[in-house]
Amino acid sequence: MTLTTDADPAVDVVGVTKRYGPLVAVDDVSLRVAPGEVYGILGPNGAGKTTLLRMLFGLIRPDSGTIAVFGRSWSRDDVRTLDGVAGFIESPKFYPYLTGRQNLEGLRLLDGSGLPDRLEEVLDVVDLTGREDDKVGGYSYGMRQRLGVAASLLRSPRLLVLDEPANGLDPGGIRDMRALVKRLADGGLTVLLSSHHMDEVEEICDNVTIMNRGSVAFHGTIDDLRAMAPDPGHLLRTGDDRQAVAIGRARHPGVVVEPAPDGGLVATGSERDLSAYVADLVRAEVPLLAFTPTRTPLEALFFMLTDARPDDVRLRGKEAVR
Ligand SMILES: Nc1ncnc2c1ncn2[C@@H]1O[C@H](COP(=O)(O)OP(=O)(O)OP(=O)(O)O)[C@@H](O)[C@H]1O
Repeated sequence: MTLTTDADPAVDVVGVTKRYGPLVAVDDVSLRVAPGEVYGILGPNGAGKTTLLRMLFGLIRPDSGTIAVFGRSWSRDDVRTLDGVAGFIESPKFYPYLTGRQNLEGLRLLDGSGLPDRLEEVLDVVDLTGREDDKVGGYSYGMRQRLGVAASLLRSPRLLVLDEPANGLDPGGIRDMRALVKRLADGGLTVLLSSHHMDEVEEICDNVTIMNRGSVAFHGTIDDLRAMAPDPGHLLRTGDDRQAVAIGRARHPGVVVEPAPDGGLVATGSERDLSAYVADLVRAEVPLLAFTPTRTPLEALFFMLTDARPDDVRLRGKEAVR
């Protein structure tokens, strides 16, 4: 058995590789999650996020490299590696004909009656108080995801691992999930989550690893990412695109104006240069019909660092497991 100390990283992944035949699903990935932080693993579909989390949970073994959780590793400590760890891969699974409370009670029994009864407390944390006696079959997808978090919290974990917790949620559900992760992090819980949405990790994560085709495309803080982000692009609709382009080329070297794939123009430049350009269009009486951000600078960077495309975000209908 390995003794763990407070100085141990919550998660320490060193040079982990996993192959499926010729495909390298995870390619020499290293990352370190400090206790108390919210860490995001970001990447498009197929980047290797779930494979990495599966290895952390011991569901599959790496071909090479090591994963330690609070100083424990699968090779030395086997299932004790998961002491203090809870979470779910893909989506949590429940009995739909039982209530939320009955599902949680069942899981508590399965985990051993030694666990303290935190049922009411965890229901409150995930904002399901008042709905606990409804059948899970009638829950929205977001409520099920939150019940999954509640099930994890029953174990009083030190580390919560969530695989794309906002996947498949509507905007309200995404907001609720983000607020929940923030609350948990504020309470001192270490959270490792995966996502393929930059805006999901941007607000809540301290550090991120961006993965692409199994490899690490970026490691660092959100502030580091912001410093690398390109100027924001804006979709411009005018009554005279030809003149709008001509004005940009002649008088605004800091602004790039290009035809947008779906019609109109995309103008890219610093905020100050773009404002001056738009003011000039107005002065020249070019009819201005729309001026809207195409995507945030961080999203733009994400698309630059990975193979993701803005319309690439497909919702998975994968088999759910707890
Ligand atoms: N059991 C498996 N057998 C063969 N290939 C697999 C297996 N599991 C994953 N892969 C492949 O490994 C790559 C990484 O998949 P993974 O599910 O880890 O990606 P992901 O980043 O989680 O993407 P998604 O958001 O689509 O789940 C993909 O190309 C996937 O097809």
